[in-house]
Amino acid sequence: METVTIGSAGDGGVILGARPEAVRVLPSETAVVVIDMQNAYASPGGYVDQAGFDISGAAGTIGRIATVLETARKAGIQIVYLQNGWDPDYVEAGGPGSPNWHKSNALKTMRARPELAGTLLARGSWDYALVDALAPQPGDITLHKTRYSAFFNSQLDSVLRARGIRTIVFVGIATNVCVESTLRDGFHLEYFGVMLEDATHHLGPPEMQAASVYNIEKFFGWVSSSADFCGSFGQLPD
Ligand SMILES: C/C(=C/NC(N)=O)C(=O)O
Repeated sequence: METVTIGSAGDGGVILGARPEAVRVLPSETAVVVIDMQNAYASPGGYVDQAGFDISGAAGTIGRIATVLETARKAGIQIVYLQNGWDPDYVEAGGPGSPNWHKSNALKTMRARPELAGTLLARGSWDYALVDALAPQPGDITLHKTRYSAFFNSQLDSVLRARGIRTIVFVGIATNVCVESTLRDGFHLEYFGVMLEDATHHLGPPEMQAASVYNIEKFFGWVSSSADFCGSFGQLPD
């Protein structure tokens, strides 16, 4: 199978099985970006559950992400967590002049159910917090974001660029919203994006996961799995 060599990997680096081609990467030029593994998106009673989406697959996703992060830390790969949301007064969410105000299902749910006002995706709330099983460890970086793409109005690009990162390995929720939005923006910023498909979870019908996988494999990046990631990077000496 063809292999795409990324950044300074040359003949060295680690080969990660992926579609449509394997990729050869240097751990020092690779980051795992964890998208929005907050109670809002992955816990019963969180925002997307309250908004009526099926999150029954999220528990398995959390477990596979935990395994990926353990392998990444041992391999010396930088981990960057994103947390999605806004200040408790929702100024960062934008008012009626912002499409986000009209499209955000969190804001719509709170408008429809005023008893939830101030509870969904507000910094400092349980909903905004990362799930306990994926608590950041020393050396990990945690960043805030206010829109679907983690590159928009955030520090993500400068944090990655300053560390010489060329390849972003994506895990998190939701495949078809924030993961895909961020991977697409990363493509336009010259990052090589690899999504671990079984360490992500979609919102909406299963076809949404398939559509994102197709888009990424065909147009924007590469698709791999948690087993391939752990198999390749778990071989490195501690
Ligand atoms: C729908 C939605 C998705 N977020 C994400 N993390 O993919 C939202 O934030 O409202």
